[in-house]
Amino acid sequence: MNIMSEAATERAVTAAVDQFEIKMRGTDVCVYYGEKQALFDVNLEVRKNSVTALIGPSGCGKSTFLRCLNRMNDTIDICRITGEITFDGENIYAPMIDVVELRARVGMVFQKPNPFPKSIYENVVYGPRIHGQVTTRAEMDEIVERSLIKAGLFNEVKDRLHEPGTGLSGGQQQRLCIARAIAVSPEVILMDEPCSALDPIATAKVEELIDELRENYTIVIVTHSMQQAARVSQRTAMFHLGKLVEEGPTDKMFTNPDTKLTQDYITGRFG
Ligand SMILES: Nc1ncnc2c1ncn2[C@@H]1O[C@H](COP(=O)(O)OP(=O)(O)OP(=O)(O)O)[C@@H](O)[C@H]1O
Repeated sequence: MNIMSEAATERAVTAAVDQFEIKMRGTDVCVYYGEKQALFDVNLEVRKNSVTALIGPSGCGKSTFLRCLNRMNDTIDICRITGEITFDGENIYAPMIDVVELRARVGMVFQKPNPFPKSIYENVVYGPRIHGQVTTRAEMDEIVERSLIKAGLFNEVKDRLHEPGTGLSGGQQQRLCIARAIAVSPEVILMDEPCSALDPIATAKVEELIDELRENYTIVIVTHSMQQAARVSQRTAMFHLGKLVEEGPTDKMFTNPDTKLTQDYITGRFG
């Protein structure tokens, strides 16, 4: 019996099973900004260790849905949500949920790279420190190095860890923000158009990184780029006017969507 091949088979089986494991699920999600309803009865599952792309024309509610997943909408006074969102089966809007802890488990990377006005090192270590995950200098050094390696940035910055994060290029700053998100060991990473402020080379690096991160994290990404959705995601969800039009495997969505609306959107007929 070949032990290696047995282990490899087991890994493949585990990966296949994980692909179908639901990490987060939105059920009948409605969101209102004051009187205005922005999402209508959205039912969407986010699968473990995969990248789910949220697509659709401007204003259709992609970012609103994304922000529901770690309760970022709580920070908007006029925003109200009904329905249910679960994380590993647990309702994240239940009264006993600690939102700070939730946001450590469901991290976020924004459209515009937004490093703190501190050193590269301090940017990465900030989260683990406030969450009490590190105390000694050695632990901090270790987490900074590990997070920067995972974000594909370590080699570029290892000699200037104590220089300001804001001094990096836009693409490097975005990877620093990804390192900062990773540092607190999240299970899910939400990305709201993470490449829209980046040039094509920096975009390619971040896309490559997203593909690598999928092995250890569950990723949900909002994107306006159909090419990006096709390149990085395994599942795609199409929104229009606050409703989920359809969702499914990305290759099917891009070759044989169920609705004409999706077909028209992905072929650039509107949006
Ligand atoms: N803070 C807010 N206050 C009031 N209305 C809002 C707020 N944020 C979003 N909206 C409204 O909710 C709707 C959905 O917006 P959202 O930003 O989720 O769409 P989107 O699909 O992400 O758009 P885009 O692609 O342009 O970023 C829009 O009509 C928008 O004007």
